[in-house]
Amino acid sequence: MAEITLDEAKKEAASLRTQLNEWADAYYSKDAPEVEDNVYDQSYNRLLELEKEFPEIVTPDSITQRVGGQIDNDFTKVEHPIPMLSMGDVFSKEELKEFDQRMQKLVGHPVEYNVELKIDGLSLSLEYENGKLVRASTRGNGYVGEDVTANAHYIADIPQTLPEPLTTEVRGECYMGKEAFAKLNEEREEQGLSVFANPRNAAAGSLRQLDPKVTKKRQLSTFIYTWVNPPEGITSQHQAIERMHELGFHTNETGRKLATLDEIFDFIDEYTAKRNSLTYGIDGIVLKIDDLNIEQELGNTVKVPRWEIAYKFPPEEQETIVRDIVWTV
Ligand SMILES: NC(=O)c1cc2c(=O)c3cc(F)ccc3oc2nc1N
Repeated sequence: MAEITLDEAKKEAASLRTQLNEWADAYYSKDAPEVEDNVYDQSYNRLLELEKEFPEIVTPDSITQRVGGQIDNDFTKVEHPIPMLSMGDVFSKEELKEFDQRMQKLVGHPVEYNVELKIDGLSLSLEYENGKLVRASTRGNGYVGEDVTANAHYIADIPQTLPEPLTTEVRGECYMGKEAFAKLNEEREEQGLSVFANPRNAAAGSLRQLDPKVTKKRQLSTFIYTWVNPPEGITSQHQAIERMHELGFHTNETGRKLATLDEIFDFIDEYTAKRNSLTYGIDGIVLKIDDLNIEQELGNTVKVPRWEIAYKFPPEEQETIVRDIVWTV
């Protein structure tokens, strides 16, 4: 940590706490997250760092002192022994090139990636015992999430039992399709209720419901993309997704194993063009080193896996318009 005085640490911690409380309140109480998970995580980890360096600045009401590190809400807490991390983001093909060069340097040879659409939803963990769904939980702060098992029983594409008696955990994105989102907001408007700003907030508000009957009325879906403890013989991300599909999980079939940046850039251009015609929201493309053994070797930083990166599309409306205006001028 760069040398700072106790006084500076106190000031920075106080402003971090205010900001984190506001973000957590928006996320937990209003289902209207104001920032991406990893922006929240960066501030949260910075506060942890300051409090570790200067224990005397810890206050009892600091968000780091709360169970699960977040605003306490009514859900049962679920520990994630394997943390549900967020992903590092890049915003240009140039940065993707740098990521690829970094990977090649780390691994010592060119690597193949599994390239996937980045679904704009919220992370969901599904745990099975002997092939039965025993727990579903949200990401929370990555280390402690919320138990939403009762609600997961009402998400149609989640297999309640597997064709094999597996004891396993998979993770994916819970999302609401664009059509279901439009219908829900229409109904809410007719009932004089507030409408959701976007499908992601609608999915969060529908999954993180204390009353499962509310979730039942909402059309939630999932795309499963991670096998936390894949069985022997599954050594590639692409293969893991195919096998999870065979087991009945809803996976996104657009994923492709690509070896060169040119192919990856073509994939990005293809789905930038197709984005509006998809029946669900995406906010980018995810590149993952396909070889799961290399993923294991590279591991994670405190916040994000080293072996994957999310390329984010520019925000749909304002960014494009601004860009056009600039170019027109
Ligand atoms: N939104 C997504 O469509 C999507 C998200 C993630 C993650 O958040 C994610 C987080 C991890 F720590 C590890 C792998 C991941 O893979 C992922 N893959 C995806 N396709």
